[in-house]
Amino acid sequence: MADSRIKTLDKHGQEITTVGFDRFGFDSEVPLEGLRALYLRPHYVLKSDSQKSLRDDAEEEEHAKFAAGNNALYQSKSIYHPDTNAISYTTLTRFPPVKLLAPTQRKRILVTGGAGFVGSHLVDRLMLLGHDVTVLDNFFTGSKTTVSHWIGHPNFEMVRHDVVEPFMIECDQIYHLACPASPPHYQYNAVKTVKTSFLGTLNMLGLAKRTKARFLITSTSEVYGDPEVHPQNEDYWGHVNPIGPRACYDEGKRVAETLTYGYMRQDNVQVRVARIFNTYGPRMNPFDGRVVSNFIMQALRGEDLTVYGDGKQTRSFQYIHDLIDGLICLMNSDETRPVNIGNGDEFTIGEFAELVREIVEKVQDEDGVKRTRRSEVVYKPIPTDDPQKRRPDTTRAKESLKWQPRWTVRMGLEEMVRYYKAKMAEGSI
Ligand SMILES: O=C(O)[C@H]1O[C@H](OP(=O)(O)OP(=O)(O)OC[C@H]2O[C@@H](n3ccc(=O)[nH]c3=O)[C@H](O)[C@@H]2O)[C@H](O)[C@@H](O)[C@@H]1O
Repeated sequence: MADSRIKTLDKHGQEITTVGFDRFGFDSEVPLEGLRALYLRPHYVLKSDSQKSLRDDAEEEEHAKFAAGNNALYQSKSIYHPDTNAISYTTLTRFPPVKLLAPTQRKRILVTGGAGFVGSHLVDRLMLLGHDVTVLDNFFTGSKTTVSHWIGHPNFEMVRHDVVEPFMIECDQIYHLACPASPPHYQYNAVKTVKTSFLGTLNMLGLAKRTKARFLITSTSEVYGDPEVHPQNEDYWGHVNPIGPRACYDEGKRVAETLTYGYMRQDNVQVRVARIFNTYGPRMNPFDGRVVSNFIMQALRGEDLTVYGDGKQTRSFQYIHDLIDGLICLMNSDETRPVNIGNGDEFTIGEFAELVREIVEKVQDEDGVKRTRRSEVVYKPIPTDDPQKRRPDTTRAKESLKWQPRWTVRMGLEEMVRYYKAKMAEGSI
């Protein structure tokens, strides 16, 4: 069951109770509570003293009570044993309810990178909507645990596969997300990142051509480089250093876009191109080095918040559910031009550090957590070619998709802080 204390308001003060919407003949609406239950579920921790005194059958009884919790939409039966720092899993007894779609409405959907941060949220949504979902992932930066709650479900399949090798499957839609996305990760093996962007996209476009599946690629705001136009609209060609440390990712995504439009013009592949701006939310790897995960983890641990450079560079942060709404909408729309998907609320990184600290402290106060010390903001060297400003112009998404972000940064951050806190309590961070 999701945490009933959480009430999510949009920027007009209206409560958000659902995500998604019925648009372009594709209904993507699901209740927020059911979705949230997949990532903010209560974690069952056996206390060390109760662990000693419980016999096996008593332990089972405790699990049964837990699993039958009031209004439980979904319960995993993972038990954390603090004494031995071990976690035991048993077979899931009940999957979250998914929509029953008529065969004509039900799509076979391939999600590459489906075990990653964005991919797993897309998979949750598509599964709840009743589609057949196949996840392709090499688990380089993704993790099986992000979608493990669907393993065994008849509508779900997970394949360990690297998109740089060809892959054959029959499908109706392909969401091509596979690629490391955090700067430390994509720079860790720059050649592999370029290969993933180029060969991976080539292979998936080849698959789309053969199956006549519609193909959506998640490109990035990084195609605009360190922009000279602000905010960035889709007609801006960008300002990218082709030989810098970020080039493997931004040039990789640029050539992936080139390939995508090549297949559209030459082979009539139906393509969609999303340029995603900085996105955050639950399941973002806490150690992936991006600013939101770094600041939240630092504040939760009472460590200092590391601002790179003078902190005057800007970013605009979008919550994961808004992104997923935008991706699904784009896939099912007729828009073939690139579309920026992002939130226009822009912050300097310095301001953002203060905001994250404030929100972490608010959640800690609500939960009665005593802080040992207050995190300070400290300054570190700025990475090479770090873009100085970034904000999406989302006019095209508004006009063409009727899509606009709904989540405020405050609401999104609160939820993400609760997620990390739960993972820390569980012992998995
Ligand atoms: O989302 C996007 O549009 C693209 O850009 C981001 O790259 P970046 O904006 O550099 O993301 P972060 O690594 O989160 O950094 C944001 C800013 O915070 C700064 N930062 C980062 C980490 C930190 O601990 N402290 C800090 O000040 C960085 O120097 C940078 O100026 C993402 O990493 C890419 O996946 C994505 O494609």
